[in-house]
Amino acid sequence: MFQLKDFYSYDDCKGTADWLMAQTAVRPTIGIVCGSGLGGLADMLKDQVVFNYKDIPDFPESTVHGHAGRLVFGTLKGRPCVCMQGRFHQYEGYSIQKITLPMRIFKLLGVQTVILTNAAGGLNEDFKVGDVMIIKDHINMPGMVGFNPLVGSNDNRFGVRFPCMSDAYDKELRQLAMNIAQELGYEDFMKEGVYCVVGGPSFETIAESRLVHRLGADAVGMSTAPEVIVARHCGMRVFALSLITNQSVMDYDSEEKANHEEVLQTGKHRAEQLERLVSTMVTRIEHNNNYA
Ligand SMILES: O=P(O)(O)O[C@H]1O[C@H](CO)[C@@H](O)[C@H]1O
Ligand SMILES: Nc1nc2[nH]cnc2c(=O)[nH]1
Repeated sequence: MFQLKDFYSYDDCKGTADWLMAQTAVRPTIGIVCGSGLGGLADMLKDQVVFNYKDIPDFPESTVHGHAGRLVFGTLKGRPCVCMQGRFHQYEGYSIQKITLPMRIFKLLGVQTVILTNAAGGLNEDFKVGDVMIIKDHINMPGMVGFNPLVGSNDNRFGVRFPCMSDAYDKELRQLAMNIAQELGYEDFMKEGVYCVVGGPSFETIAESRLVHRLGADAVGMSTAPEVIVARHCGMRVFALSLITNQSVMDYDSEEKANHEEVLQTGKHRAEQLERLVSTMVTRIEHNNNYA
């Protein structure tokens, strides 16, 4: 199942992007990544052209329940988009370069803004299951010990050797999301905070949850940060949000046990609101044309 090739050159990425562009007339400027159980976002696209990951050159396959494994091109309220209905994680056995490959393909397709969603455990005591956290920053635990997707030779056609990450999560897009959430009456469950990525696939021990909380994280998951790093490296704007699907266990008396079924279930409950939030954002990005 695991592919041997772990590094993808500019020409490899271009080959895949050209292959896709030869089969669809859609030229997306917005790319969307759907987290666990949040693939319904892709169903909102009109005039779809769909590729199964297994048919796309160099693409890994989705192996996680709740990640359909389809790349969907289409329009969202008239705006050309491409949507990953399912993402890749390192714990699936793929290299960090492989799980982030789609970001470079997005770039070569013409994407300017990436919107990522994920499911995450809530660490902040003020967060409830079903809250939506706009990500303002991340802690990349694997990255801090060398598992950064940009490790390896740098191709300047993608970006600089040492990209800045203090502005990774676009301020204007975060404000736009907050404004839209207010208009839609979502204030009660909209939050903002710091996302911490860990390797997984085991959920956190109590001590680990306490640790990452003390380090400054409000939510914890197993994705997103590597994709964000690669997207920012190649100059795309990034907006990301976490659906708090479960409360991280931080108390030795708690009877709660994190599990993937609960994660998917919470996704179902909030799906409609998340879809409305993201689709309205897509429309406003178009109206403002506020690209970097
Ligand atoms: O981050 P996404 O892909 O939403 O998935 C999250 O949910 C899964 C665990 O239930 C893990 O893969 C975690 O990262
Ligand atoms: N690491 C991690 N990932 C998640 N994804 C959804 N919930 C969680 C969680 O509690 N921990």
